[in-house]
Amino acid sequence: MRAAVIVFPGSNCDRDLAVAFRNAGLDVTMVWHKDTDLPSGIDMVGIPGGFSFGDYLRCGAIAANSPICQSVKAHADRGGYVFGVCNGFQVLTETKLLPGALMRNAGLKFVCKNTPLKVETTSSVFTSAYAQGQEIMIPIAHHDGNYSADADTVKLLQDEDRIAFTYGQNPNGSTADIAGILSENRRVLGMMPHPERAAEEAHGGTDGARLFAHLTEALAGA
Ligand SMILES: NC(=O)CC[C@H](N)C(=O)O
Repeated sequence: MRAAVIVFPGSNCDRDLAVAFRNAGLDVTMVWHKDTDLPSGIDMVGIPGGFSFGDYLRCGAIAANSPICQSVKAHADRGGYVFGVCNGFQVLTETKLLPGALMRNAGLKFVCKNTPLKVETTSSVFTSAYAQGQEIMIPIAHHDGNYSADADTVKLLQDEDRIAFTYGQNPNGSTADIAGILSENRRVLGMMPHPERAAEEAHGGTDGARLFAHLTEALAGA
């Protein structure tokens, strides 16, 4: 199984995401944002956290217009898997691969801490290794993590079981405590918390590891 991790100027979690993918058995290629094509045979695209283009304009807005994002969209349109973490989630909303927007945190401050999450659905390759309703601890680190969407969109996400994770203690004002959502075909996941930063004992927690643990098996069966 092959993964590409996209690197933008200002990405700072690209190596962490690559390590988490590699530890899960994926063969990872780093791809610079100016490339126009993904390497052939890619099953999973990872869009990492960080401060792409210095968060100018809106977080993720400039990255979403990078040449590689056309190929990422084509990959998703073909039914390929995409995983966006934090700034990656912001890029996914800016490319419209996921609905809604990530606005400034309600408290107007950067929030960096371990935070409890609830697994809302196990029906995706990313969440199938968790138990329904399981509480996990995953770090957050963002100033624009306030997930916002209109009432119809939130109802659609709820009705289609597309809310992947919610916050136990909402740290940023997100609508309906939403921390991560899935695309309609359940193959694109965007989430503000960083599971790749809670994937090894040395990280101080391993609750994020399960998100990666079964990817190879799941992708093989996909
Ligand atoms: N850790 C991150 O990816 C941060 C994303 C973005 N720069 C923000 O602060 O909201």
